[in-house]
Order: sequence, then structure tokens, then C-alpha cells
Amino acid sequence: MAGDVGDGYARKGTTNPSEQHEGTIQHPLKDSAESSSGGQFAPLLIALVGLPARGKTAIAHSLARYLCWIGHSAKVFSVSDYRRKWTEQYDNHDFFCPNNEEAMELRKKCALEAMRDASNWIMSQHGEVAIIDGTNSTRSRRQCLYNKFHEQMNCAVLFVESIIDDENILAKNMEETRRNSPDYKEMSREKALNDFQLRIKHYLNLFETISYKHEGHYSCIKIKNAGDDISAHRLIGHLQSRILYFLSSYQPTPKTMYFSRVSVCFLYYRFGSICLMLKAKFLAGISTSVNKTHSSYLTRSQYFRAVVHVI
Ligand SMILES: Nc1ncnc2c1ncn2[C@@H]1O[C@H](COP(=O)(O)OP(=O)(O)O)[C@@H](O)[C@H]1O
Ligand SMILES: O=P(O)(O)OC[C@H]1O[C@@](CO)(OP(=O)(O)O)[C@@H](O)[C@@H]1O
Repeated sequence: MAGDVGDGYARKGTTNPSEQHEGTIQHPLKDSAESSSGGQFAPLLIALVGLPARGKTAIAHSLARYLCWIGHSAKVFSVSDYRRKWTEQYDNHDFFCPNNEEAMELRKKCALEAMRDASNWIMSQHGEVAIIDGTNSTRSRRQCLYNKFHEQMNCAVLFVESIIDDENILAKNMEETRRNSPDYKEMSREKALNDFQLRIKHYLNLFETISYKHEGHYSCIKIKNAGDDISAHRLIGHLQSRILYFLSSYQPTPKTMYFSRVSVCFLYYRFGSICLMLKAKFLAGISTSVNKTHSSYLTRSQYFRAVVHVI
């Protein structure tokens, strides 16, 4: 159906992405036999799947960093960014209630926009791996993604679902989302956690995990409880295997990075190598000292004490 974003929705607006791409679209790489069948050299669309607080955004960005690192152009299209573009400051969980028709329309519009931008990026900028970061929580939404990117554009499509049923991991993730999400920056901790719980409850009414019975033709990776378990289904080609390899060893632990500014004085010009040696020693000293004494975040004064200790 033209403009159908899944969930039985046909968009009425004028910038309907599927209107821009009537029929089959040819990617610049399509001439190769591999790409024409959505094979291993075709552009790849990765769609994250999962309830809120399942690590989708973190996975999407880590994957994009990894793919760029190994030489592929990769870009994340985050549905929540589109939502924030169209809405005022987030009010409360009612926005995610399936009975909230106005919000449902807007959410579908955002999903369509993310798809449109991802496909434009693939087509006009020769993007190789577009990653759609959204809940993609129903079978029909996934069908819509598949129709657009595989059937119409001949891209390979890979779904990556993150599942968490471990209460401790979930509680930790919810706390982190509460702390970092722009949605909750104006809310007290208690109110935000409560709201987030209700938001997840709304999703639970409609959410459908990827079912191999009904969706067995998709390429799919499922990650359970932050990597305790990982399974793959119908992966195609080298790139998807590398993605599986990356995700199998991916550990979502928070990392802290310390930056230190070291100035090189005029003596550098006269005693260059000695200065460089001192600089290296200084940096190594800071990191050893910091690692020895602090396993997590440092306060400003702890940091300066560590620096003074090294000097
Ligand atoms: N593979 C993973 N499984 C579970 N949790 C993860 C994973 N990767 C990251 N996380 C953690 O999940 C929390 C929420 O992450 P986020 O990416 O914002 O979730 P979502 O996009 O699903 O709402 C973060 O604390 C993040 O460190
Ligand atoms: O297609 P929908 O379900 O609206 O998904 C996008 C939504 O996912 C949410 C759900 O909480 O974030 P996220 O990707 O971080 O999990 C919302 O921020 C965002 O608007």
C-alpha cells in the first residue's frame, strides 16, 4: 500500500516517501549481480527492534562506529530525534498510549521520515549501511520496512532485536535512560521512573517480538539480556557475519574517558625529544594513577589530585 508505514496506516501528507520512490528503485551498485538480489554487496538496512530501555540506541551507535571503523559508510536514523523535532518538551507517557490517535499519527509520520531519509541517504549519497533506531515493535511495521528497503530498493535488510527479561538489567537501563534522556530532564527522578514504566506498559500492549514462524524470511539477530545469549537467523554475506561477530562480543559497560591538555613549551624546539618523552610519561602517569585509585567516575577535585600526584 502506498505510504503504508505498517500498523494499517497510510500517510496522507504530500511528502509521502513511497510516492518519491514509485516502483523499484535502482541503487548505484545494483548492476552487480550480488546487489540486485539484496545480496552481500547490496546496501544494508539495519532496523533495531525492542521495547524502550533495551539498549537499541546504544547498539545502533556502537554498530555505526564499528562499521565506519572497518571501512563502510554507516549512519543512524533515530526515530526519537524526529519525534523531538515535531513535539514540544515531552509531557508524559500518554503520548505513547495506543489510544492516543493524534500521537499515533505523529509517531507514524516520524517513522516514515526516518525511512525516507535513510533511503535518500542510500540512494543519493551511496550510503552503505543505514541504521533505523526505533522500536519497530509490530510485525506490520517491520513488514513495511522490508517492503520499502528490500522489495522496492533491493537493499539487504537485517533486524536486530534486543530482548531483556532480567529485572536487574532492566532497572539499571531504566535508571540510565531516566538520567540521560532529554524527555526526562525536567522531571524529578521518581516521577520520571514512574512515567517511563508506564510508557513501557503502553508498548507491551502492542509489542510483537520477531517470530520465526511468521517472519522466518527475515535476516535477524536477537540479543538477550545484554549479550548473555545471542542468536542469528538467515544471515547473508560477509558483512552480516561481521556484524554478528561484533555484537557477540559487545559489552554495554559505561566507559569514562579522561582528557588532559599538555602544553609543549618553547623548550620543545631546543630539547624536542626530551619534551615528548616527558609528555608521554605525564599522560601515562595520569592514566595509571587514575586507574589505580578510581574504578568509576572522578570528581573534578579527584582528577586534579591525581594530576598533582603525578607531577
Ligand atoms: N545490548 C544491550 N542490551 C541491554 N542493554 C544495553 C545494551 N546496550 C546498551 N545497553 C544499556 O541500555 C541502556 C538504555 O539504552 P538505550 O540505548 O537508550 O535504550 P533504548 O534505545 O532501547 O531505549 C543504557 O544504559 C545502555 O548502556
Ligand atoms: O516508532 P515508535 O514506537 O514511536 O518509536 C520511536 C520511539 O522510541 C522511543 C521509545 O521510548 O525511544 P527509544 O528508541 O529510545 O526506545 C521514543 O523515544 C521514540 O519516540
